[in-house]
Amino acid sequence: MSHSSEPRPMTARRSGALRGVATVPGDKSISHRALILGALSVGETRITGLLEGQDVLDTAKAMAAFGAQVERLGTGEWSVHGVGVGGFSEPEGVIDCGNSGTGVRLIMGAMATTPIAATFTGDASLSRRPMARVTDPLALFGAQITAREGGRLPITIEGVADPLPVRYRTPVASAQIKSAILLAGLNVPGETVVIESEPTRDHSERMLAGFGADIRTETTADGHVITLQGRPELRAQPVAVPRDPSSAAFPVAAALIVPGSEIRVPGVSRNPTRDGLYVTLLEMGADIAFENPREEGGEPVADLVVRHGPLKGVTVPAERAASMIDEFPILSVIAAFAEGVTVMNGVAELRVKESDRIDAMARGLEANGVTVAETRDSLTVHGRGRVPGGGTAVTHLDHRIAMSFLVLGLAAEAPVSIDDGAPIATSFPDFVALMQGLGADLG
Ligand SMILES: O=C(O)C1=C[C@@H](OP(=O)(O)O)[C@@H](O)[C@H](O)C1
Ligand SMILES: C=C(OP(=O)(O)O)C(=O)O
Repeated sequence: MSHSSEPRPMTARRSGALRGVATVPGDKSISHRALILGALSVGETRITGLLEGQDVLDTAKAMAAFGAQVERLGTGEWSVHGVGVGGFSEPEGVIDCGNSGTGVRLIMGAMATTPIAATFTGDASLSRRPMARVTDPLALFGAQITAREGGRLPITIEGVADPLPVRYRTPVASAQIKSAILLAGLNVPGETVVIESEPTRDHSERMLAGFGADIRTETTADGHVITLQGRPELRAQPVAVPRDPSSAAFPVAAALIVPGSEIRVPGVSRNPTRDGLYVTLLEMGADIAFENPREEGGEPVADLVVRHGPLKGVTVPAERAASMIDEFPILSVIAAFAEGVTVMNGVAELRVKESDRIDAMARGLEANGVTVAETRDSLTVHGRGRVPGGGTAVTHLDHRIAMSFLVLGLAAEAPVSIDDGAPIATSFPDFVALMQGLGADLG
C-alpha cells in the first residue's frame, strides 16, 4: 500500500515526568525476514511478535503474491506456508512495497534467481531512493533489470533460470544490499559470497542459519566475508520476533530528556550489530540499566530501565554508524538537550533513507532554536541543555523524522509541531498511544 492517506499534522508539548512500561513493537528488520524466509521454506513457519506496521504488512502481501500462504492468526501472530527455495510463482499484479526500502530490496533479491518476472513500485519517498545498489549485483547473477532513470522504481526484474554464483563486495555498508544478494544466492548452485568492509546488521545470516542454510561469516584482512551454499532446503521454523531497538529509542530518548522520568522497556534486542545508539548514550552519561539479559528468538535481549539525568556531547566515530544507522535522527534530538557538542561522523547514508535525514534533522532543529552544522557525511549538534522549540518540522514521508520531532517537543520550552505524522504507522503504529500512556502530551 502506498501512502495515500491525508497528511496528519501533530504537536508535542512539554510534559511532566514520564513513568511506566513501554512495550515497543517487534523488530522491523526481523519481521520482514521472517515472512520472506517463511515463504521460501518448506512447511509452516509460525511467527509471534511480528511488527504489524505498514512496511511489514506490504511484505506479507508480497509474499502471498509470490505464492506463499500467509495468514494472520492473532495480534502479531502469523502463519506462512512456504513454497520452498526456487518455488516463487509469477505475481499477477505489481508489487507495491509502499515506504519500505527493506521490503523492496530484499524481495527483489529473493525473486531474481527464479525464472519469473515482477514489477516493483512504492510511494513517493521509496521512488526517490537508489535501487541500483541492489539491481547491479542482481544483474551479475543474470537477472534482467528495467528501471526508471537513475535506477529508481518502478523496476521490472526478469529472474534468471540458470543463475551464476556471485562474489560481491558491497560499495556501502548496507544490510539491505547484503541480504538481497544472500536471498538471491539461495537459488544458485555453488557459493555466493558477500564481502563488507564494516559489519552491518546480521539478522539475515542468523535467520538463514536457523532455517537450515549452510552460511558462515569470517573476519579477514579483506573485511567481513559471508559465504552461503546455494540450493539448501530451508525448513520452516517458529520465529519469536524480539522488540525493536530502533523503536525503543524513541521512548528511551523521551525518558532521558524529560526531567524526573523513569521508564522500563522490556525485551529489547541487544544484537551488537544494532547496539550503537545504546553504546553512545552510555558515553553521554545516560542512566540506562540493562536488566535480565537473555536470548529470545536467536537474538540477545534485555529489559531497559531508563532515567532522566544530565547528558554531555560526544563524538560518534564513523565505524559505529552502521550499528545505529536508523538512530541518528533521535540521537540528534537527545544531543540538543546535552551540554556540549555532539558530532556524528560517517553518516552519508542518511541522505538516501526515507528522506535526506541529515537535511531534515538540521532544518527541523534550526526551526526549533538549535544550532547545527552539516557536511555531506556528518551532522554536528550544539547542545545547550535546553531547546526553545516553537517550530514546525517538515517530515518528508519519514517516520523517524516525525517521531524524533514529537519527542523533541516533550522537553522543549514551546510546543513542537510536525507537518505529517501519518508515516509513523510504517514502523510504530501504536507510538502515540504508547507515549501518551507514559504521560507524554502529544497528538
Ligand atoms: O536490512 C535492514 O533491515 C535494514 C538495513 C538498513 O538499511 P541499509 O541497508 O540501506 O543501510 C536500515 O536503515 C533499515 O532500516 C533496515
Ligand atoms: C531506513 C529505514 O527503513 P527502510 O530502509 O526499510 O525503508 C528505517 O526504518 O529507518
